[in-house]
Amino acid sequence: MAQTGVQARRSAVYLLDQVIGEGRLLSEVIAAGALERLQPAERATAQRLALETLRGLERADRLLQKHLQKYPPLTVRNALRVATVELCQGGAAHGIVNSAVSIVGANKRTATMKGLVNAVLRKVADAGPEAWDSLRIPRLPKWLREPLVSAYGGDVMQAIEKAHFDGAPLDLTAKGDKGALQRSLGGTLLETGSVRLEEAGQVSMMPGFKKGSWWVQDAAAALPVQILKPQQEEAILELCAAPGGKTMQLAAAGAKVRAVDNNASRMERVRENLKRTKLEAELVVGDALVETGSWGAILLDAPCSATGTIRRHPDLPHAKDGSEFGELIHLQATMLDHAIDLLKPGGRLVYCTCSLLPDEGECQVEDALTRHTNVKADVDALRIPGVEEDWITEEGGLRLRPDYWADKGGMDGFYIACLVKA
Ligand SMILES: C[S@@+](CC[C@H](N)C(=O)[O-])C[C@H]1O[C@@H](n2cnc3c(N)ncnc32)[C@H](O)[C@@H]1O
Repeated sequence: MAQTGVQARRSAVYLLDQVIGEGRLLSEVIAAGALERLQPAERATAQRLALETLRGLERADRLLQKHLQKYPPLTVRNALRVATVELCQGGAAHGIVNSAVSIVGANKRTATMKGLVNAVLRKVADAGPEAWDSLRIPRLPKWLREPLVSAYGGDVMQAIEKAHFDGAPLDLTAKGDKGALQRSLGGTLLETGSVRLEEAGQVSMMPGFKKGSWWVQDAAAALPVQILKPQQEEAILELCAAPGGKTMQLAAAGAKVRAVDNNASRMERVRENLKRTKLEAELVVGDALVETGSWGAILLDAPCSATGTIRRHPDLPHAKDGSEFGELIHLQATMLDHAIDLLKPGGRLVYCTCSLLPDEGECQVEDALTRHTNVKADVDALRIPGVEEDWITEEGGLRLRPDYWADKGGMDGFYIACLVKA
């Protein structure tokens, strides 16, 4: 048991080293096999510890800096951070401190710091748990915080950071009857149709998963397809489809979907998801920008900064620095232009991004409406159950933020607009 704790904690430290030191996303590090040698329970613990440490990193550093005269190497710092977060969440000091000492001691380059780690963590164990709640809610790094403060103001920024710190519940989309899904799993049936679970175990072990009766999808991410309103047998072009949450929604509504994504391994996940849920779609591994044809309905879920998903992916602000965003913004505009060109007269296009940055949402649509005078924003399409009127933006899109539904567990940040060709 004690050994299990050390292995999971060592892996959590490795994950943090990769995110903070190498700028890699947790999903990439895990997909590359970082946790392969662990048992399922250890794997889950390692991931949970890494996520919780990333959420509470600023608080952990504030507590630790009182006891450190200079910064130790990153691995030692990360071992201290993981242990500090665990201690402040009420973990038993003995096992946590011993694990951190053992992790640092096992590496030749850091073994001399065992004594320091032990001494610092004993002090954190004494005073840290009481001080934890009085520390401020961790802030986003400056490169991301500044544009968001100018978009939403300081108070909203703090509410968003609170939502990031609180993490996210598990939202499910039902393949069929959502009321029946809520009755079988418990939780809450949200007004927008998702089933929300506060406490969930291993997803693949939950009733109905293997049968394909539902899939995991944040409540905000489920709205673009509802706004597109797919019809039975309707031909729909879905651009940027992987891993397939929206493909499944479209197919479950009876639409004939052509789902395009240029990432073959992510597209494999769409294939697996469709197989599990016994749904069908035409899958195309290819560039959205070379798609041709003339469509009455298109969904474009463009690649973006993913800054709307920080509640579930707290690694993002630590792994990224915003330097890739300019290129993404340019790609989004090119994709939006191409999707508009593929629309039939009278056709509708839903454009969305899981981003909090207006440059990837409001500004993209405002600029596209200026470039394409034959296209209008359809504001009425956004008015679906559960959507509040003041979420609708000036240019005619929908801005969703993590601080919305604060009393119900929040939602991902998203931007959605429905454009109709004259
Ligand atoms: C936001 S994700 C899509 C999420 C997906 N719609 C869902 O609901 O599960 C963006 C996707 O765009 C894909 N992508 C990026 N550039 C592309 C391109 N030029 N052509 C097609 N797909 C692209 C990425 O591989 C990624 O899977």
